[in-house]
Amino acid sequence: MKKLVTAPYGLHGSLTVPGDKSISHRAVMLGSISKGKTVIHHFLAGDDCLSTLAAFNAMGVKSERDGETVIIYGNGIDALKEPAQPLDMGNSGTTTRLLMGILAGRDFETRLFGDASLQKRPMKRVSEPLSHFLGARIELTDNGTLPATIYGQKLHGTHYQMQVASAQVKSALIFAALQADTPSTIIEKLPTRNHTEIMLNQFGANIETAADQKTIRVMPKPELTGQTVEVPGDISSAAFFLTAGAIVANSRIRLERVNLNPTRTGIITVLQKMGADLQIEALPTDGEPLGNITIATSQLKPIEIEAEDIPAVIDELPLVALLAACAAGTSSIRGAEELRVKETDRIQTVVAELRKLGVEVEELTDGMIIKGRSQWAINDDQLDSYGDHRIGMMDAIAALKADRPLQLANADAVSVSYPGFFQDLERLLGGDLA
Ligand SMILES: O=C(O)C1=C[C@@H](OP(=O)(O)O)[C@@H](O)[C@H](O)C1
Ligand SMILES: C=C(OP(=O)(O)O)C(=O)O
Repeated sequence: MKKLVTAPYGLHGSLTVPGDKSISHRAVMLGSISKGKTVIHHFLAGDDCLSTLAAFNAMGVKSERDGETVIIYGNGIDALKEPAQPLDMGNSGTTTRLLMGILAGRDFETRLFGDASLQKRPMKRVSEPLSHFLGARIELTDNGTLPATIYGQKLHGTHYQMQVASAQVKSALIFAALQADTPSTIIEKLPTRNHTEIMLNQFGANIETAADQKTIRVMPKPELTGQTVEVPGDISSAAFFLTAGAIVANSRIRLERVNLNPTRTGIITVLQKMGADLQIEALPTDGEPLGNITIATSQLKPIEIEAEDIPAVIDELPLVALLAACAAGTSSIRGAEELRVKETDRIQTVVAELRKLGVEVEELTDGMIIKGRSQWAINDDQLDSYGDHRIGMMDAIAALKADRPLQLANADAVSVSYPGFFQDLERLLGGDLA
């Protein structure tokens, strides 16, 4: 049980948030299937990305890690070897789903398993299109979950219209399409994060995205060469402090070198629409867009979030609910049924935690309706992450506004995406005015 603190004097100071989780995963994967040396700076050494690194090590890829710097010695995709043991995906949906796309076209068999939460998450969304459209062979449990066995096959190019708005499914399809005999076209339901496409092109592939931002053309069998990757700060981690800065009285925080890829900046759009006091300073970069964001205590207006808004803010929706709980009026989140299949059912867990804080919130099948107010009447001091990193960190930010210290069960879960979260929070609580 971790004691959560309040913030009567606000939060102040500057912070460089950890490296982006999605980009760190992809840097390890691309380094491992390319030829030559890949150097990754500001790698996120969270549990999920370490699961990805360990999986490739088990397939014969040599790497070295010194804190946030990782060097991968790649020998190309054909040099991956059958692992001696089943691969442990830990808590990471991204590792599992993207690996399925890579392994579908290898000439060996692999078994994947995960922790109790991951073994409940849906995997047919990846195995079915890979099997029916590209010729893969993947076995799941009768419930469509892990453990999975992937029997590597010769793959064929395809034209596939996606049924779910998911960057993980899209990326798995792209990885399989790279190994096919002819080009493929993948059409997204809604545009989702495009880190796979951007990074693959940096490593030498030919992936074209049409002007609609949804139609992706993949040319197979590229020569991929190792690169240097500067991982920008994770906007999904910055979002906890953007929220804290907006809702906690007397705060002013600057988050430095945050990734501003437009497929990820939904939380900034939300904060702007809610009337937050926020400034962005774009920074020069050779890679993904990046900048410093400053936020100060704000009077927030309510917001309505709909299906097409969701992909760019998917992992920040617990925080959008928290912002809404502090806004002057009623907010709604709809079209967010994907939240039900994350590390926890995040509609259920967010509703449960907000109700403990005394927030009036109605659960919908695809989202929630939240009545905001300036002061909550807390009715349960025991918050719980339920083993979900993003719920635990949302709880810690919410607790800053409480009238007394609260408790958090299963606080360790934060190490999945932000191992230094509580230390960074402490720094901002004791920080000088930025
Ligand atoms: O591709 C990625 O790196 C991710 C995609 C999203 O999942 P979905 O593809 O399931 O929406 C997101 O929720 C996850 O945290 C990371
Ligand atoms: C959903 C998440 O990750 P993953 O799907 O990789 O487990 C997340 O980080 O919020």
